[in-house]
Amino acid sequence: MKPTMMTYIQEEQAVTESILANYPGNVDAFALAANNKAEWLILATGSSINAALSAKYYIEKVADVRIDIKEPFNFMHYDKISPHCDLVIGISQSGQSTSTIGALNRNRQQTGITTVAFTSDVTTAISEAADLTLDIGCGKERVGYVTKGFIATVLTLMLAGLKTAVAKKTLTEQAERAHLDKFRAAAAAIPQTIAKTELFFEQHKENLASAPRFSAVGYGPTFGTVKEFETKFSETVRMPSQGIDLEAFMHGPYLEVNPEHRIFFVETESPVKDRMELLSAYESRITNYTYTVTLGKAANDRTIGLEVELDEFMAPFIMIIPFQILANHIAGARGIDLTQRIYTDFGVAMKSKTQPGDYA
Ligand SMILES: O=P(O)(O)OC[C@H]1O[C@](O)(CO)[C@@H](O)[C@@H]1O
Repeated sequence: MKPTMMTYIQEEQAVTESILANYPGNVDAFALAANNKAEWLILATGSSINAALSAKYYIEKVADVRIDIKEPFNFMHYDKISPHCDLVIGISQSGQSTSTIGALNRNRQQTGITTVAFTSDVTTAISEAADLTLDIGCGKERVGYVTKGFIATVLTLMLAGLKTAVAKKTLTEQAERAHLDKFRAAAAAIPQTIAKTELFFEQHKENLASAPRFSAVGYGPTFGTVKEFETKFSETVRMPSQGIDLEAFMHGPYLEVNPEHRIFFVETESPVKDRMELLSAYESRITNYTYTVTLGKAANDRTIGLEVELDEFMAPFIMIIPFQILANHIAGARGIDLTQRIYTDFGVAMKSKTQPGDYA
């Protein structure tokens, strides 16, 4: 049987538990390379840039660094390199995205800044463009609509930040243990997250399958989550889908909301949570199809309540899972057979990958 998105979503608990079991060995070399570096630049595209956005605020907070995240194609052709940048990270799950490899090469040609690659296959072309390569620990993923690779990238980045923090002494070993316990508890909660999302989908199947337009609103660390919602829904559901920052929603996009719009609000405990609640209440007057994904308890049947104790900085580790499942299920309910790949020559035609993907 061909693996599907659900095959890999079902593997997410085992994959993340194995990444946690391999800590700190899997990120030791990174912490050594990053120890005295304060201004990091991350280059990645698609799900990999969304993973970087998801891990950014956690790493900045624990390791006391500043992280810029850029699309590698623009970096290759347009960006000025910051004179303050002292560490460049390229992330490519496949290791084959030409823009990410090209951006690392530009950096190597024009600066002496240390480069680190994060990939699921350390034998691919990206390794040649980096001084150090880290394995994100998810193994092969033979479905292009990546799921376990995304969550593995987020977790490995966060753990790289955690180990760096301990090495730099911006975090105590006691705090490190507490963070690891939180990650372990969240990994253990993956089966219940899947079950809750399945129940939610059954309750809202018709309304989700008939949607003409989806938005997901997040803030701070979950901006990466809603951007990955956008990538995953575009790839699979193939209807207009936008992941947007809470405040950005209020400056133009609110005007497109109509009674048919489906809007997901991604809620974490945060000083800006009230602002999200206010927006959710406002939009619920315009469309009946407002939904919430929260780390807390579900207050109604339009909410997926994960009931996982993570702070808002760690939250992106797990909050993408409902959207991964919904992407698969809504696509199926719309009659899209995701095992039938489309535009299979695209990566080669556009030279966006070094070679055709090894898909099932
Ligand atoms: O992380 P990678 O392998 O560089 O891929 C980036 C993006 O490119 C795609 O493979 C599409 O070409 C996406 O599925 C993926 O998110």
